[in-house]
Amino acid sequence: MGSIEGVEAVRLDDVEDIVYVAVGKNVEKSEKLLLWAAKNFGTKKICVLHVHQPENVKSLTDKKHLGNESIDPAIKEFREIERQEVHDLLDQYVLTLFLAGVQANKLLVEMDSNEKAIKEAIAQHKIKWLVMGATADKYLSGADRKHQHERENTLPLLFLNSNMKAKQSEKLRSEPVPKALKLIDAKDMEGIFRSFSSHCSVNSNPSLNRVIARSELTDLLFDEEEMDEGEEVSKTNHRMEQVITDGRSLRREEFGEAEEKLEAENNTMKDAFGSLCAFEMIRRKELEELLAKEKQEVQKMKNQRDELMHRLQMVKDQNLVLKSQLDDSRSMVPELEEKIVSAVELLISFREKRDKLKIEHENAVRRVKELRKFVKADTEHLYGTEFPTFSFVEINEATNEFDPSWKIGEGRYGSVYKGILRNIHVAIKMLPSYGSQSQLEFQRQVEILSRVRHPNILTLIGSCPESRSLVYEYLNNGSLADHLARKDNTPLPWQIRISIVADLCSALIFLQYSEPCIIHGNLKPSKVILDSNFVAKLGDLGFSHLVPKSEDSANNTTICKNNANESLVYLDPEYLATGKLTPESDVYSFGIILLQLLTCRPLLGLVRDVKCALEKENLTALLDFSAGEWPLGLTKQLAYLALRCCEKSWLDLPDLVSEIWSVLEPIKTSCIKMPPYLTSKKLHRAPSHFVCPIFQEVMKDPYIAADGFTYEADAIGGWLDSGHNTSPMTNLKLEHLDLVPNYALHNAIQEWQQLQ
Ligand SMILES: Nc1ncnc2c1ncn2[C@@H]1O[C@H](COP(=O)(O)OP(=O)(O)OP(=O)(O)O)[C@@H](O)[C@H]1O
Repeated sequence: MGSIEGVEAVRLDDVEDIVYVAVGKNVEKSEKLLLWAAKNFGTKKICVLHVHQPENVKSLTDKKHLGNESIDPAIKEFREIERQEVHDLLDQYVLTLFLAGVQANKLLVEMDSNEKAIKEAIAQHKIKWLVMGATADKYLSGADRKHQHERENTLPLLFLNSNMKAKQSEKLRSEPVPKALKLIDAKDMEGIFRSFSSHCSVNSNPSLNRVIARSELTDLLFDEEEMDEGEEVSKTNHRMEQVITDGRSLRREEFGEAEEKLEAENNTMKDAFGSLCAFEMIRRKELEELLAKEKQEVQKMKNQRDELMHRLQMVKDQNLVLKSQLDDSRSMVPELEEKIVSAVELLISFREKRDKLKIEHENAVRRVKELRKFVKADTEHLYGTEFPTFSFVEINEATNEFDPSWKIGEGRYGSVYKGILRNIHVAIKMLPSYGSQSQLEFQRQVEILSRVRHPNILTLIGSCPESRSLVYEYLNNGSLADHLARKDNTPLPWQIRISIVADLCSALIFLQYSEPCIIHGNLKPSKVILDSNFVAKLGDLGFSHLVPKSEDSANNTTICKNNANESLVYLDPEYLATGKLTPESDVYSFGIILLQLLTCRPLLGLVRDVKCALEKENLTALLDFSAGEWPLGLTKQLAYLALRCCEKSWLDLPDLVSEIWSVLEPIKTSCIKMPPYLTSKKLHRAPSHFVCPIFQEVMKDPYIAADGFTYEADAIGGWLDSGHNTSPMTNLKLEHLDLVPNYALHNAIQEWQQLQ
């Protein structure tokens, strides 16, 4: 029974390179043997061969009647442990060889006989080289025990090689085999083991068998000749002893040297090991540092990865949001496409409209340009012509040398004459002397005033700088002051009064909204002149520019003497207090005139009286019923407006357009449409186109001039005969001077006169 384990299958060409070294459990001795083998067979591989022969195995194998299965498991386990210990021991030997720089392996043979084990190992592994140590002699006879110590220190006992070429190997040649040793080959070994086997069969005592086997083996090793068994044994033993003794003495020296060398090598190796350790420590430190760096890098990369993962998550979230938005957008696409289509259609239509408007705009611009050119030419023609100035001789002639009977008014700023100037009826106002104002300044102001044209403003026809007089169109119905004073004893009906107030309001709005704003500053009934149709025209504008303040003050004194209270009542108290004229000053005067038209009462205390009447709901007590049956609601409304015009605080003043004109204008319109409201023939208006623009009288013999206007034949004839080639109405040059009778108008006037 037995087993061989521990080596791999050996190739035939390898067996020559492997040296098997039989070792025991004595570590010190075995290592010496191994190192010796390593030294002497350095080029070969070494296989550590050990025969494991546990006692318990032997006892167990004696009990052949017992099967393996009945072996106590504890013993089995013990054997395993024992086997493991042997393996550990062999590993230690292998490590020793490895440290000595020799490639090594192990071969464990578990068997109850050393010899048998070696024999089987040789056969099985085709061992060519075998080194056995002195331990093999421990089984020698007692006679030899005196040499035991010597033998124990003796190293290799046996070399085995069947290859003669190998015997000639370099190693062996360099280190010749000691005399004590013998080279034997496999054939020799066969003989040895045969003999060994026969001895085994003779004596069953294992110890003795070993001794015999060992002796036999030794004999065979050292003598090849055939001998008788008895002699042979003793001779062989003797010779063996001799050889061993010689060999051991020889080896003692060699191994002494080897030990020294080994010691030196050991020291060298220790130093190398020390430096290797130091190197390894440094390397380990470096590796640790490297590892720490790597760890940092890894941590950094982990952080980056986490960051990237976080970003990735964000991007994924955004992606989801965007996807949902995209889906929403996609769902909106058709709707938007429809909208785009309709928008495009709308755009096309707008473009068409735009192109159309562009064309219209261009046409309009062209037309405006043409009109501007025309207006410019017209204006140039109108104003380019010198504003008519009359000589004093002409004024003198026109007024029949200032005939007192032709004087129609006398005021603070001079007298007013009616006259005929260049065959036109005119009113000539003679202003006081120039004083501090120059003639040039007077002319400039007059020219400015002459450009103010409005249906309810008296037209300034020309001036006479020499006599410092102004020439106005003449209106034949006198002033509002004349009517309020009932100079002709015919009271104005309430409708005409409202119409006059509306005309006056219209004129004030025009002046206030002119650029620059024009302030009358002297508004009172005597400045409101009525034409034949009772259309009111405001006269005498801009007196503040024409009359120097010094003269104004001087004349104020005069007025105060003559007609102080009456004149001052129309003036704005603010103006009287500060001497500063404002548009509100005219509004105040307008309010007083309105109250006067409603009541026809003395001016002093009029405002207070009307206020009281309104408070007492007794306005009718103050109304002038000579004007007819006032519509009370309207009258009350007008009275309130008039009082607001007279308020001291400007903030309370009513707005001329939105608050006064908006009330008066519709009433005026309705009054005109009313059936003849004038009972008096005298007040019955003739249609305005029946009246000659020059004579301001109903025409008897109407003629049409080149300007398209119809004039009384004598009036236009006299105009043209006096050298004029311009229109009396437009002041434009007449295309021709021919006159055509207006028969239709003539017949109409006659019919109207018959009805009167
Ligand atoms: N263009 C005119 N046509 C007809 N009559 C006129 C004309 N201008 C003035 N009058 C008459 O002459 C009168 C006197 O006018 P004037 O402006 O001088 O009077 P006034 O108001 O008293 O003067 P003042 O402002 O200098 O005090 C008027 O009341 C009016 O009857």
